[in-house]
Amino acid sequence: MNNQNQLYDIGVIGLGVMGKNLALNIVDNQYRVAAFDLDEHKVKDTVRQEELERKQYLKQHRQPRLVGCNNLSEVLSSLEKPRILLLSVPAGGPVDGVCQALIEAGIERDDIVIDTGNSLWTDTVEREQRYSKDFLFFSCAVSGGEVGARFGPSLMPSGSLTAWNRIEPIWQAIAAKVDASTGLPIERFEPGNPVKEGEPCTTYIGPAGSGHYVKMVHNGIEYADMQLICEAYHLLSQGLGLSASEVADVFAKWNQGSLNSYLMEISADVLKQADPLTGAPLVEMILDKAGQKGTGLWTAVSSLQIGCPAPTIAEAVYARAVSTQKSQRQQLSQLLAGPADNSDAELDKQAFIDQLENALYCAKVSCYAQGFQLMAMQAKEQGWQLDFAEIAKIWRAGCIIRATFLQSITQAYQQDSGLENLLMADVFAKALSDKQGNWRIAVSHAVMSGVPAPCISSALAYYDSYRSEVLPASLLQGQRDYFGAHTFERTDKPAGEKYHLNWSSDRKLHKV
Ligand SMILES: NC(=O)C1=CN([C@@H]2O[C@H](COP(=O)(O)OP(=O)(O)OC[C@H]3O[C@@H](n4cnc5c(N)ncnc54)[C@H](OP(=O)(O)O)[C@@H]3O)[C@@H](O)[C@H]2O)C=CC1
Ligand SMILES: O=C(CO)[C@H](O)[C@H](O)COP(=O)(O)O
Repeated sequence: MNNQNQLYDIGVIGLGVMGKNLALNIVDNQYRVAAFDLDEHKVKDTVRQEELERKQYLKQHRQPRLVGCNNLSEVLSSLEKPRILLLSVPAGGPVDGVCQALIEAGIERDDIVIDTGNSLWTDTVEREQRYSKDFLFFSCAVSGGEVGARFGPSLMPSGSLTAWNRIEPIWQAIAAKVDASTGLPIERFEPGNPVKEGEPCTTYIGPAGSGHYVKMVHNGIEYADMQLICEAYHLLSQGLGLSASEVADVFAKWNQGSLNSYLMEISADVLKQADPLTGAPLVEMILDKAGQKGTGLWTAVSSLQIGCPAPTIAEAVYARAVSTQKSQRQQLSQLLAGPADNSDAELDKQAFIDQLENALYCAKVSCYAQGFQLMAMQAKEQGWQLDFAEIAKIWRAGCIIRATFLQSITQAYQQDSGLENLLMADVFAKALSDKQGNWRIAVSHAVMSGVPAPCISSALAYYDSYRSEVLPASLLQGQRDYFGAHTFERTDKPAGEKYHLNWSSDRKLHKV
């Protein structure tokens, strides 16, 4: 397939949902691609798509901008040296499989291999070491799904600065763009006519692994944000009796205000969709068992490992888990009682919809606060200098959690780069203080009507925990000292001084 006379700028390996679209995005930005996938149909499909778009949209451009390759040796011999290779294969074994195969195919030490999949960040750290004698292993987590990859994703690169300096112009060209004055995405979904103006949604994140960590937390927030919207849907449909289409209208209206986000927009669209087979709302025909590929789970595990609370993200992972237990839920729905009467005849529906809008906003701020705090704690542990204003900036467009209020997060970190918790930023402290009453009403309503709302309520518990100067951990420390002599500190003595009470004998206090 390759025309050996031409050398190409970048190799793309893995032409699935993301790889094919990243390749098409790269060629639209004047870089030439050598493409390969284990599945030759995907190679042919990508070549065909490039040809089709070139002929349809770029009438003056006659030369192919992309070549399909039959194997990795062909990819390597098609590329300008030192080479740049972008991997878009499933995380885990396939990444090492391709790296090993590239070594066997003759990759050279100053060639760069960029892993753009959702790899576990610790794997990325190990890979940079493992392949350091063979090539420059670099990572760049990508968010934006199919359309983002095609017309502008959010890109989170990390690793060798030498590699970054070489790929930066390509990354800036293919990334999503934001209008710097408004913080809003500049979007155009036209093959051959990429957005060139605006601020690119990519920034060098830090040393190896940090970009994948940041993307992992992005996905953790994504899980929580999605689940919050699902809980609002549940409260409005099951709790209030609104139809899917009526909930879609509520979401579309919310999307005009402070809840404006890509996830809110697509949720309204999903709820409006009729099932092509039955005509019923499609959402009522989709089986209520959620899938997951692991990044939300990794975020929750990381938060537990470093002791940084991210309960709303963890609850979102549990919510997907409980959704998969369909047969148990079916049995228990017949066995366990709920509230006697949840008909809500007395409820002022519009007032509740407004209260829920406030609750959703507050819960969303709480879950972003959890995600940013988690990144800050991990950065401290790893010695990474993460720039949170820049991270919020590159999430304003291109990625799945893009939302208007990321501009406020950007500004909060620009005003105070050392902000310990987003809840401390004036703009969010004031908004949450003003709206928390409605948040409580929404949670109470969920509890009293028996509609599960684990994320909306855990986000409130997070808010209440952080605004509590005193927590009952004093009793907990007493319990631990009682059964295990684990000692405790006192409120009236210097920090670090440990005490133990002889609970089982004379009950005398000892300084340990
Ligand atoms: N889909 C999304 O919205 C997003 C996905 N990601 C991440 O990006 C990565 C790619 O995802 P996605 O495009 O959805 O996945 P797909 O499964 O659609 O594509 C992966 C492609 O890689 C090919 N492949 C596997 N092993 C090799 C190999 N050794 N050599 C060459 N090609 C190979 C697969 O071929 P075959 O099918 O024949 O095995 C497949 O065509 C994943 O890590 C994913 O988590 C990141 C952000 C968003
Ligand atoms: O990274 C992504 C978006 O940012 C992918 O879409 C990812 O697959 C979503 O995770 P999951 O499949 O677990 O819902």
